[in-house]
Amino acid sequence: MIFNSLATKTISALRPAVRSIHSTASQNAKVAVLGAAGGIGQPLSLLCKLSPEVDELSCYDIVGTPGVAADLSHIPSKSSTLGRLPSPVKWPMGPNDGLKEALEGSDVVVIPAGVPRKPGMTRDDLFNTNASIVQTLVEGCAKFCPDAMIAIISNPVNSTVPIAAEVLKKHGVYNPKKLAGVTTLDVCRANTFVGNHMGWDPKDVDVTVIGGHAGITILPLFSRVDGAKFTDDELEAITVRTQFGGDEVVAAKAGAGSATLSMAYAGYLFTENVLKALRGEEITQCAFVESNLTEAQYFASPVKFGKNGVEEILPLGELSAYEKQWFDKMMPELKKQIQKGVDFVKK
Ligand SMILES: NC(=O)c1ccc[n+]([C@@H]2O[C@H](COP(=O)([O-])OP(=O)(O)OC[C@H]3O[C@@H](n4cnc5c(N)ncnc54)[C@H](O)[C@@H]3O)[C@@H](O)[C@H]2O)c1
Ligand SMILES: O=C(O)C[C@H](O)C(=O)O
Repeated sequence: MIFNSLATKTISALRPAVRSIHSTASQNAKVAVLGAAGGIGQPLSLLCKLSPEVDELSCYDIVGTPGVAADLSHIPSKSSTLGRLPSPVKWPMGPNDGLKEALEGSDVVVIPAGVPRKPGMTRDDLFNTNASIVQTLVEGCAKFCPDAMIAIISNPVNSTVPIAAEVLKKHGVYNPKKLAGVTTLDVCRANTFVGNHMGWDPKDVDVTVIGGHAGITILPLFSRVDGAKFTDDELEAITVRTQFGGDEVVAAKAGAGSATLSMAYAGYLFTENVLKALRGEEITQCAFVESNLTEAQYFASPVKFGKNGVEEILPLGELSAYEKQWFDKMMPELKKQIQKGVDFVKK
């Protein structure tokens, strides 16, 4: 009892600032984390294990998941924990019971599998390795949990989300309401930086961040933050810092990878919000989804989630003149990265 109430208190403290309208009865919710033994995967799995929204937690990786799952299973929260590795029989040549068992019955599949950046690399430099990892895992989703909401963390998100969509299309199970790239870390960073700048508690800030998830394709709309004040130089600095926040962590880690702890937190916020939405709450959060708001086929913006996943992509509204400049710079880059993902599967 004491431990359970501690876990509940911990989770309450972690709750995101989201616009939540109402809640309905709970259901049995299964979350699968693919890449669960990694730098993001382990703390993300821990946070999911603590979440009152999760009933079954499934940890899948090519290494280490029996240990991760055994460790997590001793935490006295309500969810059960499963750890699975690929079977010795190579996918897709034969059955892959590990991935099948990890995925079957999943409501949400979160994918942080893949290599992270080292200093000097762009996210696009990860494409050659991570594209096929995401392709293989999403093939598993198409086969074993075609109705699950798939949340892609693996970089480059601007290309891995289109890859996932094309794989699902090939299997005849693509549902744009059930696929999203996780851009929540950009929102977390923007909230933190504005909070620090204004002397506000960052958890009371909710910055809209649009575009994609790489450098100048990340566009925080600070003009919409009520009461926030910046000189032109300050606005430029905080915008660029949000766009290149990932590089700041990569440089500080000096070859040991990229953001893991803040990303695990962001991935947990996103996942818990999706679970609440699937249960009937109306949740609005930014996500990179198939979209007709702009010329880009996929675009991050505030999205209303509900019982069916993505229920509505909210209108973009007016950008400030400063934001419009960044938007115009972003579009060719974003469209190129999206096309690269589409072509990878199509060719
Ligand atoms: N979307 C974002 O905001 C965001 C933020 C941070 C990191 N990332 C990305 O997340 C990814 C993971 O980062 P990390 O720091 O956790 O890396 P990591 O190397 O610590 O962990 C990756 C894990 O993926 C596993 N993996 C590799 N191939 C796999 C496969 N075929 N099936 C299942 N698991 C597999 C590895 O065994 C490893 O445990 C990177 O691509 C990174 O760029 C995205
Ligand atoms: O910067 C990276 O490579 C990881 C991630 O996309 C981030 O924004 O921290």
